[in-house]
Amino acid sequence: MPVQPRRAYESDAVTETVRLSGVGFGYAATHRALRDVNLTLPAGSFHFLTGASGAGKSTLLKLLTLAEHPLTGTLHLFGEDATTAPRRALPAFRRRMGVVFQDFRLLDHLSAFDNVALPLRLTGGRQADYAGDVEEMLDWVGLGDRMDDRPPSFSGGEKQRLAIARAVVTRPELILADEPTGSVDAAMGERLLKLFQSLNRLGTTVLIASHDQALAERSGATVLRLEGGRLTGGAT
Ligand SMILES: Nc1ncnc2c1ncn2[C@@H]1O[C@H](COP(=O)(O)OP(=O)(O)OP(=O)(O)O)[C@@H](O)[C@H]1O
Repeated sequence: MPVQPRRAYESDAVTETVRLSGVGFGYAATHRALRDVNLTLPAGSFHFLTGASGAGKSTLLKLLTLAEHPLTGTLHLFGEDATTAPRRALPAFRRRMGVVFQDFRLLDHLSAFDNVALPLRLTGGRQADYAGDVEEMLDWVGLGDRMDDRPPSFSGGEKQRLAIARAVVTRPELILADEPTGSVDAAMGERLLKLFQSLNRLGTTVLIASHDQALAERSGATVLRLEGGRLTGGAT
């Protein structure tokens, strides 16, 4: 496995990467996308979040990435209350996560190399220091020969693999991935699962939202299930 996570939680004794207590959320006043969700992700754990389309998986990930704010309840990240944190504190939480978005969010005008390098560049890294990591991640997801190409020339599965490389290259403490194997074939799905498993073995906390119940069960991860915005199975 090419990358080593920072494992910052070991030094500051954070044992829970995520804790949701009584979390509710709705996009409209009359509709609740999440209801009374209680969930703890211990540091170094690996969970799959399953559930039918519309069950609330992406919404839960949006709360964890701080793109949305709970209407009720509290969210702790890395041992700190993110619900009451001031807006200016949010980027510091986000820098500790790697996120694979369902719609990839790649930058079309940048090469594959520069897309993956971007989060390292934004935190002040020098290309000479990170180029090897970027190339290794692109090799790992099978895009080592596409480094100079731009996302518009990629297939859906290739874009997905590029988005995964970008999410993990910073060695985040927490990886949140929304349907990260939704656009790849079964063999690549297994390979990407191995990547997440390898990162998890090195100490990274991983949460993957997926329709793929069979992949979730094969993964050896704890499988959580959302139904109509409620966690119905596997919650800790
Ligand atoms: N931006 C939005 N505005 C209004 N309602 C929304 C919005 N996003 C999601 N919803 C609604 O919230 C509920 C949960 O949606 P969510 O996208 O979290 O489900 P999901 O389990 O991720 O589904 P899928 O597997 O299809 O991606 C659904 O009823 C959905 O229609």
